[in-house]
Amino acid sequence: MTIYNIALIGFGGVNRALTELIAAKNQLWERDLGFRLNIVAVSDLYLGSVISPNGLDAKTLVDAKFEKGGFGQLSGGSAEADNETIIKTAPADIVVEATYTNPNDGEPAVSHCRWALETGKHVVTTNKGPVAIAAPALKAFAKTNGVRFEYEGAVMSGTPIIRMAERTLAGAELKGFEGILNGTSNFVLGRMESGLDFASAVKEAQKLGYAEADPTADVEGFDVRLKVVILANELLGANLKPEDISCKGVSGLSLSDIEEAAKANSRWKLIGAAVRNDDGSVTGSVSPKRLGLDHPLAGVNGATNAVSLDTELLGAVTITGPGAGRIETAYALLSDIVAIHSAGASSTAKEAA
Ligand SMILES: NC(=O)C1=CN([C@@H]2O[C@H](COP(=O)(O)OP(=O)(O)OC[C@H]3O[C@@H](n4cnc5c(N)ncnc54)[C@H](OP(=O)(O)O)[C@@H]3O)[C@@H](O)[C@H]2O)C=CC1
Ligand SMILES: N[C@@H](CCO)C(=O)O
Repeated sequence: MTIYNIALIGFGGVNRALTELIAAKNQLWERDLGFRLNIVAVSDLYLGSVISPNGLDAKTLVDAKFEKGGFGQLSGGSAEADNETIIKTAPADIVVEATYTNPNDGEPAVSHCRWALETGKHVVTTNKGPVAIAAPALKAFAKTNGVRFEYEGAVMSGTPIIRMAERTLAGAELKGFEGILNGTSNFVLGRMESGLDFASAVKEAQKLGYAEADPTADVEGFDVRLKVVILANELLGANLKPEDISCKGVSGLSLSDIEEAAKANSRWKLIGAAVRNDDGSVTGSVSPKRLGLDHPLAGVNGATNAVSLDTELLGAVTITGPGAGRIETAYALLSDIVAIHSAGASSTAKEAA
């Protein structure tokens, strides 16, 4: 049985949910997946940082009501989030990056990933910034250092769009895709259809753990833009940057726009799309679209996401599933660790007696 030592960078909704899963399911994973997870370090802007080479008790971490700088009271702890020291020196096999997504330059998460990969640690992340903005460089660091950079949760949370498209649909010849790629905006549009005002609907999405730290990224389309870049570069072999993608969000839609659409048997949806052009280039876009009720994406509700992949050999293949949520996204991290384990990239993990 393998034990993976992990370091958590950021201890908000997603990494707390992963910690909850570790507390509840380590034994099950040991039996069914062949490994268990041991948290040897945590760093968080609000709580501080801690290294514990023997491991921190997951249930205690979740249950304790730490105040600001609270990790400073723990053995091996500090009231400051010393990410660089934690990432470079903690005895971790895997660094789990779940700090906030910076849609502009991806920092500080790009540096977090780089420090981990350079020091021979695998990285799993749900953070869209480093993947959209620095994936080629980070993949190169991973290769040079014989470790892996995994990021299934960066698009569609725990729903396996990236691995599904890359592995199971290999050879189907993808030509483009269109989809609902932001749980918050889709949830907000649905709540507005029930008559709730925009600001209250955004607050609900924040409470449910769907929204970004700054929900402007959700409602202005910046989050979808990152996801279009990730899917286009990963699946269509493009080399797009966020600024290459035209981008409009849902913040301009009023309750009367929503009502008018309903009267015309249609619904507003925020659509992210990319298509390969005849000359081989790839064009991406993000904008609200009024879809007729018979459109395959019109019935996608709440924080659910869906992507329709346009393939040469199969026609349209649509993947639907959770697009946001704490536990759902923590599952994406687990699926990345399963991928690392399955690839046999476990040379740094300890074999338990
Ligand atoms: N929630 C979801 O449904 C999904 C989230 N994601 C992505 O996963 C990541 C985590 O999401 P989530 O947990 O919901 O976000 P949260 O905002 O709940 O958590 C992020 C945590 O990281 C901390 N943090 C921010 N900057 C730093 C830093 N420089 N060093 C250390 N800690 C830092 C924050 O502290 P503080 O609060 O003090 O700033 C917070 O505790 C984000 O990048 C998000 O975009 C991806 C898919 C789905
Ligand atoms: N804020 C994002 C999280 C998932 O990336 C959303 O609502 O879709």
